[in-house]
Amino acid sequence: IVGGTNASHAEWPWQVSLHLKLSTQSHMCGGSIIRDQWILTAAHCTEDLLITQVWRVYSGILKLSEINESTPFFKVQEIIVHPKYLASEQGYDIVLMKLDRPMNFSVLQQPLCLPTEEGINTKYTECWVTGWGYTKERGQVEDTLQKVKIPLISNTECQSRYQDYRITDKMLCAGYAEGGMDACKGDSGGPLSCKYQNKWFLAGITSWGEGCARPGQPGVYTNVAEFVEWILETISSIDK
Ligand SMILES: COC(=O)Nc1ccc2c(c1)CCCCCCC[C@H](NC(=O)/C=C/c1cc(Cl)ccc1-n1cnnn1)c1nc-2c(Cl)[nH]1
Repeated sequence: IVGGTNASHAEWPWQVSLHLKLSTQSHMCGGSIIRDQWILTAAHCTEDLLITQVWRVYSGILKLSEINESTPFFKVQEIIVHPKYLASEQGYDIVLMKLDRPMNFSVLQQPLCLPTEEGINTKYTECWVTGWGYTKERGQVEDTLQKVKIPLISNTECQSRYQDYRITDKMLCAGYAEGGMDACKGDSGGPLSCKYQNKWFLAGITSWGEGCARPGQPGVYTNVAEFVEWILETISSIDK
């Protein structure tokens, strides 16, 4: 996260850190708790790494340094990539991960709401992006979870900033014209959380952008509202 500040404990209890455990282990991507056994993240995070055994999901964490060999984590039982996903810039950058056991919710770990209705994106007045990603383009992961408030922008405005890409209605953009605040490397897969009527909704999944926090280069997020039907159908078909 560029231009953000330290989050505090239990401020973003749906944020998880996805670690890859091969010979060594490290933070790979963010993710969001949406049910007691389901995490939503970006498809580009699991690309080429669809073997469930290498993933470790850490919830209820504020600092990555809290994680050591004795820190509890969830294993992944299933990884379901959206069938139309090809690459982040082409959209459908969404993956469902089923945990090997249900999570006990607490103040430190609990789900946020999926968007409810058509066009809810236009009703959000307060959106935040969070993650342990770089705080500048050539940086490194942050130990303490970072947060930054970023306004949504229209897809028309976003398309005008990305003439070499097709910004579809399944994408959501957020950023400041003057730049300075944005997601960055290591934040992808994490939530763009928006508050509406005092409840938090998962409006977006951090996906891609041209550089980090550059003027006129907003962040591009998976528009979760466009995937709620797929999410619910997938969960119910696997959990039946
Ligand atoms: C110590 O551990 C680490 O350093 N871990 C560790 C640390 C970092 C990374 C990994 C591991 C690799 C994850 C591979 C899959 C993921 C590959 C793509 C991913 N992208 C992003 O997270 C955000 C993109 C992004 C999103 C928005 Cl909305 C706006 C601008 C963006 N950026 C544009 N340019 N940079 N950011 C990424 N993530 C990393 C890189 Cl390197 N790139």
